[in-house]
Amino acid sequence: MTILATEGLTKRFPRVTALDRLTVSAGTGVTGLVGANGAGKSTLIKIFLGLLPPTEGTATVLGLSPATQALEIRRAVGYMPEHDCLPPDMSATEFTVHMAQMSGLPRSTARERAADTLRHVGLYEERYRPIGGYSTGMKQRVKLAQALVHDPSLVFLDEPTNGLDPQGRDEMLALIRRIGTEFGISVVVTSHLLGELERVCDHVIVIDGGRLLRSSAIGEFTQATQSITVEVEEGQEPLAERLTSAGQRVTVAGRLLMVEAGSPATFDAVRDAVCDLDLNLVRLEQGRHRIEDVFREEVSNV
Ligand SMILES: Nc1ncnc2c1ncn2[C@@H]1O[C@H](COP(=O)(O)OP(=O)(O)OP(=O)(O)O)[C@@H](O)[C@H]1O
Repeated sequence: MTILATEGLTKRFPRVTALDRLTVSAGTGVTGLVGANGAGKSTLIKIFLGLLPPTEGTATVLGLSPATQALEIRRAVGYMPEHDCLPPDMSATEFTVHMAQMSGLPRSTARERAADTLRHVGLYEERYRPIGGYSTGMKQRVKLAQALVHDPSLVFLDEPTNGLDPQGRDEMLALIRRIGTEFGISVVVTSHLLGELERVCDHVIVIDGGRLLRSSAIGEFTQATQSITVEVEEGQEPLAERLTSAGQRVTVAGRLLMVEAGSPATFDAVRDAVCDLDLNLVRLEQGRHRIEDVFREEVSNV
């Protein structure tokens, strides 16, 4: 099922073309929207939400047109904006209840939904305190809760890991994955940090300068390469020599050896050589492309 689609979508501001003839689509699940700062990610989300009109082209969300059905879209879609937009004097509970009522829920339902949603995003007793005293991580959770409180079919999360420390980032990414799987809500999540999306997305769309660089399932980004990565505590050079003389093609990269994997027998050859030389094997695995590598290659080809 197609969740969102664009056709020749262009957005020109007076000084810059933020989106340039973008044609792309995404289905259910978690979709990563990746690009450097200024690539056009927030502009694209705002067009999907009906907050900005496109200059040319069309966009649809859940089969609805932002130009004519913005109200229906807001009922079915949640939005976590990038920048801080929270009232410092209100508590998380008051704010989330208010947002639930704004989306049309009666007060008693809004209170129940707000309590459940705040618990899901990991805010407990602190939800009664004013937001002004919250950490960045807690504020990000409140922003996420208000995007989910009306039980949307799709949420747009704009840079949800911004400003978080590594632990906060991991927790937010785990939460995003749960939204996509346990809650069954489709997610579009933006990030300029390519590596982090690898862990949570089913599909990745890469844009650069408002243009589409690539759109594919995560497996295609991280598909197995034809090489085996071997890490040994020490003895890389003798191991490389042994493997080369046994007919393997080997490259040494610091502590790692990259061995071209012609057949499954390559694994046996590495195991035998490590045993013969009595080395400590730390890692032996099929190499995988990382999103960063694919992105770097494609940007340099533009
Ligand atoms: N309202 C606006 N008026 C003028 N230019 C704008 C406006 N909004 C965005 N832009 C410009 O459009 C380009 C794309 O911005 P956008 O915010 O969509 O990028 P982004 O990928 O979300 O990056 P970031 O994460 O830094 O926000 C940038 O050059 C930005 O300066």
